[in-house]
Amino acid sequence: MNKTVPVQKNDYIDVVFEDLTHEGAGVAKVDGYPLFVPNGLPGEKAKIKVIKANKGYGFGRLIETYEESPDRVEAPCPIYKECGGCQLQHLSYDGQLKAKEKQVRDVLTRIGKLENVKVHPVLGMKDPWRYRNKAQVPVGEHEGGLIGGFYQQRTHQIIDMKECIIQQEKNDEVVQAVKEICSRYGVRAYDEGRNKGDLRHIMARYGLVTGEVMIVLVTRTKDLPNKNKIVEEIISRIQGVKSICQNVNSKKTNVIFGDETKVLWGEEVIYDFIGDTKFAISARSFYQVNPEQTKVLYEKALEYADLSGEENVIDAYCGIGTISLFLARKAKRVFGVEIVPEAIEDAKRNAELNGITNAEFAVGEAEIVIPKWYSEGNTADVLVVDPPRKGCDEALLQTIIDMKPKKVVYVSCNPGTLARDLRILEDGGYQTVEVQPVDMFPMTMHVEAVTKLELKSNH
Ligand SMILES: C[S@@+](CC[C@H](N)C(=O)[O-])C[C@H]1O[C@@H](n2cnc3c(N)ncnc32)[C@H](O)[C@@H]1O
Repeated sequence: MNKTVPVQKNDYIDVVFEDLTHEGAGVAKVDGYPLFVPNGLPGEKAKIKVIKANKGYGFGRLIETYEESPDRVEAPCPIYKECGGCQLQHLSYDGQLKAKEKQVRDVLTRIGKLENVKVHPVLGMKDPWRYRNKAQVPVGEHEGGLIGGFYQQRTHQIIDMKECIIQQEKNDEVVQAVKEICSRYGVRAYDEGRNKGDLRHIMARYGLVTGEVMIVLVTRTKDLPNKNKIVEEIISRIQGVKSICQNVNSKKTNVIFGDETKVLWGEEVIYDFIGDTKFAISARSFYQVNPEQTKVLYEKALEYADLSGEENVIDAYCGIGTISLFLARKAKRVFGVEIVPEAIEDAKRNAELNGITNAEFAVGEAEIVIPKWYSEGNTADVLVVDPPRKGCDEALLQTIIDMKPKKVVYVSCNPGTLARDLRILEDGGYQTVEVQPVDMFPMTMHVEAVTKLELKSNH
């Protein structure tokens, strides 16, 4: 046996799980050597089989649980194990919230080297099911008909799915109907290997407050057999449809959307409300997937910004201007920056829709536009960032450090990159005051958090 690796492939060993990985697997240690085991929960004693023993860590399969965690529950979804979209259905909701809080604390200490930061308990949902307002399902074929649902874990095999219990029921209805209608009109599923076929993905988005539905058919080419008949049948069969779009993605890629989107029927946007603010959302724009918790998240961001009405605010990574418009009601001026041009068109329209005249929006990369503003003499009193999972670009962080806004509010969907960026901002003169995780993605390991930073008085 290798000296540094205390286990070998195919060993059966007894372990106690100590933790969860960021993918939701149980972590057990043998002489300090970590083994990652799907379905294991902290505190559980179990027999596992080692299935891979790398140099620094290994993987195992759960064989038998001797002592179950009091937080273990039966996963209600019948396809939970094959799907992989959720990772935590076997953990009670309370257990999920605690695990997420621990994840945030751990990375802030380990990656951010931030001791003693105030991390509040995660703000969870009363009912953590059926919350997603957007479904994006890959399309395949089985016995001559279209199927659609999810890729079986670690494969390119599409498994058909009738319902997803974290989706709004409307989205399930839309996906089922579109699959059936397209099948009947001879639409073929995209065949990745041979680069043939028509339909790659079905996207359904549902406005929770307005009940409006957008459907996007992502196709390999501009052609879609019986397009008009398909559209007619969708409109007559599904209530609430306000927009049907076609997006063309001819590339061999696992990125869902291509660059070209056209409206096949109806409007180019649907509308929804968060609180009292109305939003127009187009096919390619980012819009938070859990509208109920989005309100909680934005209200916390607004509270941390602590505006008096006199401040100039920059909202970096602003999407369709959601946070910007929440802030604009309490600020002097808000400047939003976002890379997707359609999202900025939506943001401008959204400002107008809500009668907000003190918000301006610019298309571009935050790490280019904001340094340019700064070099032209424009600064902010409060700066909000809400970057994608990879976190903020270093050039943007450096500009924040140079610009010295009194407060920074960091909205993050990835605690790891949040911790990395907080360290840079701390070294540049900011103090991390408090962190509020908000559960935007129940049943999954994803964690969202809002962080308040203040400029230290000696900077
Ligand atoms: C997590 S979303 C947040 C959007 C918005 N704040 C919200 O809550 O709806 C991140 C946004 O950043 C945009 N984005 C990604 N990279 C960017 C960059 N380098 N500069 C500006 N925006 C970017 C994405 O298109 C997306 O809209």
